[in-house]
Amino acid sequence: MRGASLSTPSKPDKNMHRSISNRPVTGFDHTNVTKGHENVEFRNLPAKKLPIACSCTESHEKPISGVERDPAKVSSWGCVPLCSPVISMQKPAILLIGGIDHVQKEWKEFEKFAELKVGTSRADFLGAIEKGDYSNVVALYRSNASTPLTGPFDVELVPKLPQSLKFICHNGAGYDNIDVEACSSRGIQVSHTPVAVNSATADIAIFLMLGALRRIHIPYTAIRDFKWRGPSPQLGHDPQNKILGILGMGGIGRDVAARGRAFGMKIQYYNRTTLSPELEQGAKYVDFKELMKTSDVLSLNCSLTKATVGIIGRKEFGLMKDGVIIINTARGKLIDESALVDALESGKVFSAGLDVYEEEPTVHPGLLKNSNVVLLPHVGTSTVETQRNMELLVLENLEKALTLGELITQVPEQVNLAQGSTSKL
Ligand SMILES: NC(=O)c1ccc[n+]([C@@H]2O[C@H](COP(=O)([O-])OP(=O)(O)OC[C@H]3O[C@@H](n4cnc5c(N)ncnc54)[C@H](O)[C@@H]3O)[C@@H](O)[C@H]2O)c1
Repeated sequence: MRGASLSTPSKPDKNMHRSISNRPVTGFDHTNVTKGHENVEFRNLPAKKLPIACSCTESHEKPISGVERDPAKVSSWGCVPLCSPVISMQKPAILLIGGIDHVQKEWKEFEKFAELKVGTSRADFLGAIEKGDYSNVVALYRSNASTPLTGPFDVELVPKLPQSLKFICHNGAGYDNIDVEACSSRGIQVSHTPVAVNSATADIAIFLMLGALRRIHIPYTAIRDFKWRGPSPQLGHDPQNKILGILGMGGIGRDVAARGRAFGMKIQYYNRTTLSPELEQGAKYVDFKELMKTSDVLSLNCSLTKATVGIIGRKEFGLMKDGVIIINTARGKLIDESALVDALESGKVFSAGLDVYEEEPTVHPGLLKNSNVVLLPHVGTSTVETQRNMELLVLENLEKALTLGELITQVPEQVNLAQGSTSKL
């Protein structure tokens, strides 16, 4: 169903590239019997497009004998009669919160096997849940852009989500507005949209880096004010031979590294774990302190978690080289913004390039008035191609959730939980 292919999905699945309507859904013609269903008699069903979303967290490998499977009525599906009698007689629904801009046609295809519902503000949303309007919702499409509607999916909201809900398919690589721990304890699986965002966000990081190296804000705005280069134009710096330090060498971090290399930069990084030489591509792993002390340009590319909130504060600025350049395309809350403003004012930080802020859409006045800062209003993924790819990836996750009871790009915390491991990239 994908129009333009992504580079490397974290869990590649060739089937997901076919249209929903063209996809040969095989129903329950699998082979293994899953835990809890050992005593159930199974039989193979003819290949038909049938929803198999189920309210339990098992992956269902075989059909259940005797369960009515009329796709027109969809009066029962999967092992729902066994696992959740409450919702067994309802057609499953997908709830959309916020808009879909680029893949409306593909979204409409879901109508063939699920009811499509639309969510609204937090108060209305909670009211609708309480009234039972969403009692057949098994999967939900939300986005960073829809957070202002319902607010974050935090510890207050997650326990109130419909009991039937098993999948949250989130549009956004960052999912700090979803409490994954709360979702996991409710048995809700969460996906996000990594990979699809890499190139566009890395491009913006480089745009900001070049702008910050050149302190481009003054001439960039002066020419439109008919002031040519503006007052006292200052010389900038070349990227060549500078040390680019990357904090968080995930998908975007690695794409920033690749671009930095093309500018003749030396790449070093700090990450939760050391990467394989294949992923490092010659980048040097250093510890956090070393990264702070030796980078000429520091690019923030790590996810925002409890461990990374305020990871760059006064102490860290104190460790850095004089004249360091800070680039942040990850999340504003990684930096103590007032410490950054002070470091810029003192000259400790030569310049900064920012796409994200502590309290979006509010921008610290000290950043707004500082002409050594290049500011963008969180536009890292704002390209037609990337937005479309992100929306498609959410639909592909929904499709896999509804047809196989799994996600393609499940958030790493849950993948590790499932694998009984705590290691993370
Ligand atoms: N500006 C934008 O429009 C935009 C667009 C996409 C993503 N983002 C942000 O960029 C972030 C990175 O995206 P990604 O797709 O590369 O994610 P990713 O999951 O591929 O990479 C995140 C990296 O951060 C590392 N990390 C996490 N905690 C760490 C810690 N305590 N110390 C060191 N490293 C740590 C992880 O190990 C991982 O390698 C996202 O979380 C998102 O918030 C912003």
